[in-house]
Amino acid sequence: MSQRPLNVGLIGGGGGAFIVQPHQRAIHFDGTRRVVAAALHPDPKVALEEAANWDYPITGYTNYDEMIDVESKKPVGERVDYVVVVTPNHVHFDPSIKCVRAGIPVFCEKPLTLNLDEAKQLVEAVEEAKIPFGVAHTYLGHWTSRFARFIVTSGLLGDVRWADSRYLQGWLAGRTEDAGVAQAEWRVDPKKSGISCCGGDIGTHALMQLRYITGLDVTKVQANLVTFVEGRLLDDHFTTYCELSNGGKALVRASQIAIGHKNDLGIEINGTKGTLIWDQEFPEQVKILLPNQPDRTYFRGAIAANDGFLGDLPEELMAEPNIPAGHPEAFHDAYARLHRCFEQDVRAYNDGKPFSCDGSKYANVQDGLNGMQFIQAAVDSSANGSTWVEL
Ligand SMILES: NC(=O)C1=CN([C@@H]2O[C@H](COP(=O)(O)OP(=O)(O)OC[C@H]3O[C@@H](n4cnc5c(N)ncnc54)[C@H](OP(=O)(O)O)[C@@H]3O)[C@@H](O)[C@H]2O)C=CC1
Ligand SMILES: O=C1CO[C@H](CO)[C@@H](O)[C@@H]1O
Repeated sequence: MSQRPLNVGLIGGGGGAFIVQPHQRAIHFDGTRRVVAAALHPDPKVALEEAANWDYPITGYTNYDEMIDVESKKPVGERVDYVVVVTPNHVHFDPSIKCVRAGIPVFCEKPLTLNLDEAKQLVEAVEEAKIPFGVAHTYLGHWTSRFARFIVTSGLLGDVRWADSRYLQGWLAGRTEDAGVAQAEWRVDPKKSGISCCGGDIGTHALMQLRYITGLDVTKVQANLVTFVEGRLLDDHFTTYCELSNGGKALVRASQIAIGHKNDLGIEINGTKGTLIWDQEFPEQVKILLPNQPDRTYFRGAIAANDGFLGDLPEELMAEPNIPAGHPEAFHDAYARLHRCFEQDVRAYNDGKPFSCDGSKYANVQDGLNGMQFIQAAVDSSANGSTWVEL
């Protein structure tokens, strides 16, 4: 028998906001989730107006406190089953911890919080409430990220010696923040963005991609953060040299002044037996380079087990792609996969059953904390002449 669709609430997203749109499309992707309520804007009047003019009917709230208060008093089935936090970084912690304490699961944008202290408090609250909490590291949702993780963590490349994980953009190469671009204005403001602009905004994705695909942690960093554009208070170029938990080494780097680069998130991993290459802008492919063999390019949907490199493939992984190879999956599919997996945990939570929320399908609150520890360590290292700093 089909189940009722889950009810989702939005926090943030009015007035031409960016990432709310991919989220709300991904929420509706499978028909098993729908947006029903929202606190869309810091101005209560605008919040209600925006909700009234939303593309489909939703209940508007003047602010997220009201939404959490009213929704948490409703019975399961009528209340929001989870909320998505799509506000700037300084408005992640407060609504998230209030939802968690009110028993409402949260899917929060990255970086987890404005600072490390908030992140620690949030982890404690989530552990105490025993509630699903996801962090929107979008790119883990690509099927090819899962496939790459299987390849590396099952040892097909041998031991990881070196990884180069990058996220390069060019959109902050000039003073975009003076051109009326709201998304740039808050990202360069330490009160709204945190202690790092480039590192927090996109370096955290490069870190998460590295940790997810290799299953390894960064244990210490030497960092060099640069502000190229005059007048900025935060970095727009972010480079870290890292030690990994298996003794391997890595570069985790990001730039927002790399003119011409759009969303150039990618990773190369060199193991003792071979190399893996994954690029977000070509998200249907994984390249494998082996010694004395032709280079292999694997395409999602056209992958066969036991081909001379791959052995048996996990059933769960192979069952996942649902459109044939060559009909490309991309950004929205990745977001939808994260929401689909989060939905399973929320349904289990609603039914009082165990849920995993273990970081294997989407980033969880501990991953969010790890991102904040990484940023803090990188900022400290850079401020101290690029000395080693442990996470
Ligand atoms: N995972 C990913 O791929 C991506 C993640 N992000 C993350 O998503 C978050 C949002 O980024 P983005 O969409 O670019 O930002 P935007 O500035 O486009 O949108 C943020 C929205 O939140 C609103 N807002 C601010 N404070 C409140 C409040 N108290 N209550 C309700 N709404 C509020 C803003 O209103 P106002 O403008 O009036 O302040 C704005 O409408 C960031 O944390 C960012 O890092 C962003 C892009 C991609
Ligand atoms: O993935 C992303 C794409 O770019 C945005 C703007 O820099 C980031 O905030 C976001 O996390």
